[in-house]
Order: sequence, then structure tokens, then C-alpha cells
Amino acid sequence: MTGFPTGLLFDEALAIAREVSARHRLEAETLALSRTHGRVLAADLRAPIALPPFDNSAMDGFALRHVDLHEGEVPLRLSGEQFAGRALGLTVGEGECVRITTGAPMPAGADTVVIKENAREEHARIDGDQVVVPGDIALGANVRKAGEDVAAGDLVLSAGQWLSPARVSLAASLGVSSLPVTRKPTVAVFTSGDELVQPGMPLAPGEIYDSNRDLLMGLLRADGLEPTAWPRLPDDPRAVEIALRDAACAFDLIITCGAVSAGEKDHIPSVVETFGQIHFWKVRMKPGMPLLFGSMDQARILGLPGNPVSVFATYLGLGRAVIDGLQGRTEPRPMEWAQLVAPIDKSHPRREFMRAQVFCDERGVLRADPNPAVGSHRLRAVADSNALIIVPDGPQRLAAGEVVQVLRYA
Ligand SMILES: Nc1nc2c(c(=O)[nH]1)N[C@H]1C(S)=C(S)[C@@H](COP(=O)(O)OP(=O)(O)OC[C@H]3O[C@@H](n4cnc5c(N)ncnc54)[C@H](O)[C@@H]3O)O[C@H]1N2
Ligand code: MOO
Repeated sequence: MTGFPTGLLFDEALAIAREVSARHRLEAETLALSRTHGRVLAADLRAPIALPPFDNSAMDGFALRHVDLHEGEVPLRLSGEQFAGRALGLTVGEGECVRITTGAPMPAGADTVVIKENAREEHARIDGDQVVVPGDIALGANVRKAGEDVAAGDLVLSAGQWLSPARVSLAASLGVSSLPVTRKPTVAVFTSGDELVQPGMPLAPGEIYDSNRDLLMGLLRADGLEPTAWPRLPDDPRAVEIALRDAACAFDLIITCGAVSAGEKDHIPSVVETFGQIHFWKVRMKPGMPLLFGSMDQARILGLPGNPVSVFATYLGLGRAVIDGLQGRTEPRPMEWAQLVAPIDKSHPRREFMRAQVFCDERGVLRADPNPAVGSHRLRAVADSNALIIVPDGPQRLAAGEVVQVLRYA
């Protein structure tokens, strides 16, 4: 098998994964705002109105004209009430004030609000109720100005951003009722290997329980997708071919795990090569070296290595980039830096993804404690950790205290 890139540096593989998936970006669909949570925005959003839309009070109290204030206490005539809701068109004249609540539109003429607790109401005066206010209130106090948060026409959300609850809520505050978002990829998940048994069934000698299915389904669901798990693939080339070709015409992304390395039963690369195209196979990363990325029919296909820790690292390191590319997400995923608690001595040249516990110490410094259980079969270390340390390409001797890049997952 030849004619495709192999033995790539991690960054080279990542660039191909991004380029191919961006080229196969899914179409946009317009959804009601309440259904856009977690999706990727497909077009820029400019503010159709200003926020706040009008000058309004930040507190419950009395709206007044600052020019009427002077030293000491100031008596003002209460000329009306404006509560949050429709504007009554009131005007505050000389020596007057209007009772106001939080969020209510400022009456014309008023420029300042005194909070209720600092005012004294005196009732049944001949010429109406009187409100006595302190004279030392700052001009504009407790007033929220129209447009101080967002001006009409501002670019508030950009294509390629993911829609967090705050972003969806910002669109709602602007009166936007639907947004164009990229369609979510449909994903088929396959595990493979004759040794695999579903949890709950008895194990025969040589068999193990299938743990990768739940790992992948959980990772994909945590990324907002609704993956479909297919029955486990047997180590039979014809069965692998039929299942993958079937899925490739129905799904946007196929994720397999296992059967992608050098063994006699590793049929996935030859099926992808025969019925599709391999974009790359084998990446200089640890774990996850046998990783394959290709296309078949309408689907992109990620052939993850079978070892559970390899599945985890390749999904977070490269699989997610494919999912982001298909959805047109250009906003980078958050990446952090932490100080090593213990040294790392890496003699191989591959980029390594090491399990670690990342925590914030008493001085507020983010620190990373590498898990000593190396080996891509040791799933427990992933479950006991909350981050992957990304150890750069090439041999590395990193002392305790050195700063490393970390990818938090829990
Ligand atoms: N001669 C070579 N041998 C191996 C190479 C190599 O380059 N040359 N690569 C090694 C590396 S690195 C890895 S990673 C594995 C990957 O092999 P495959 O992707 O072909 O995966 P399998 O052989 O099918 O499985 C590997 C390992 O993982 C277990 N496994 C598989 N699926 C599941 C599952 N769903 N749940 C739990 N455990 C699973 C499987 O039983 C094996 O132990 O190959 C090395 N060998
Ligand atoms: O790269 Mo394999 O994934 O080391 O075990």
C-alpha cells in the first residue's frame, strides 16, 4: 500500500485533517434560537438594535434632573411613576422627580437616579407628595445608557464561533429568533476485533470487554453530537468492507477503533484504500501512532488505533479537529499551560500525550502531575487523570517546574 502520506509529524497530520474536513464542511441550516445551543454559527451576526435599547434605570428609586441638586438635602415634587414596561412618555420638570424601577425607561429631562434607600418620602403635602434626596449624587448615577453595551450594527457574533449559552442569550437580547448554523455531522462508531465482548456477557479465555465503544460514544456526546454505534466488526475483511461501505454512504463521519495497525487482522486500511482514499496513515504521536484518516463515499473516516488510551488521545488530538472542520468551527479550542510537578524524560521523537492531574496550587499556579502509568492499554490512568500533557516532538528532558501545554478533559 503506497501513494498516501505516512509517518507524518503530528502537526502535518493535523493540517491535513483540518484542510480535508474544512473542504467537506457541512451545509448551513437555519434553526430557531432555542435549538442552536452548542452549534457552530454559519454567518456573522450584526446587532439589529442597540443594547440597552434605551436609557434606563439601574436601580429602584427616583429619576431626577442633576441640575436641581445643591448642597444638603433637596426636596423634589413627585410628578409621576414609571415602572419597567412600556414608556409612559413622562417628563421631569424643574424641581421634580419620578418614581422609577430597575429597567424602567428614563423619563425625558431626567439624567440621574437616586436609590430608594437614600430618599425620604413625605406624603400629603398641599402641592403633592415630596421626596427629599441627598444633594451629593453624581451626574448620571444609576442610569444605564442606550447602546453602552452594544451599538446597533456592531459585529456581535462571528461565523465559526460555537454558540455558548451566553452567545445564544446575546442573540435573544437583540431580538434575533433564529440563526444559521452548520449542520451537525452524523457519526457512525465501530469497534472491531474478535476478542471483544459486550459488558454483561461472560468472558471466554482470551476475550476482553469492549470499552472503546463507551469511550467514543461519551466523547462524541460530550462534544454535542448524537453518534450511532454499529455492531462490533469481526476480524473478517468482507464483513469490514460491507459495514464500512454501508456506513460511508449514510454518515458524514465514520470512526473505527482497532484493526488499523500491522497485524494480519488489521483490515481497515486496505478497505479504505480500495473503496476510498487514505489522506494519511501513521502519525508520529504516542500513543496513537497507527492512526488513519481517509474518505469513503460521502464520509470522512477516522481509523483510530484499538488501544483505549490511543483512542482517547487521537480523538482529542485529531478527531475533534475533524469534527470542528466539518462544522466550520474556526474558534480554537481552549489550551492551557501548567508547571510540571515531576520531571518528564522522553527519548523517542514522537509527540506524546501524557495523562496527568492538573490542579491549581495554593499560590494560584496551574500545575500538572504526570500519571506514572504509561502504556496505551492502561485506561485507569485516563480515568484517574483530568488532562493530557502535550510533550513536544523530539527527545525532551523537562525538569519539574517547567511549563508544558495541557489539554484538560475533565
Ligand atoms: N508489529 C506492530 N505491531 C503493532 C504496531 C505496529 O506498528 N507494528 N502498533 C502498535 C500500536 S502503537 C498500537 S496502538 C496497536 C494498534 O493496533 P490496532 O489499531 O490494529 O488495534 P488492535 O490490534 O485491534 O487492538 C489493539 C489493542 O486494543 C485492544 N482493543 C481493541 N479494541 C478495543 C475495544 N473496543 N475495547 C477495548 N480494547 C480494545 C485490543 O484487544 C488490543 O489489545 O498495535 C500495536 N501493535
Ligand atoms: O501508539 Mo499505540 O497507540 O502506542 O499504543
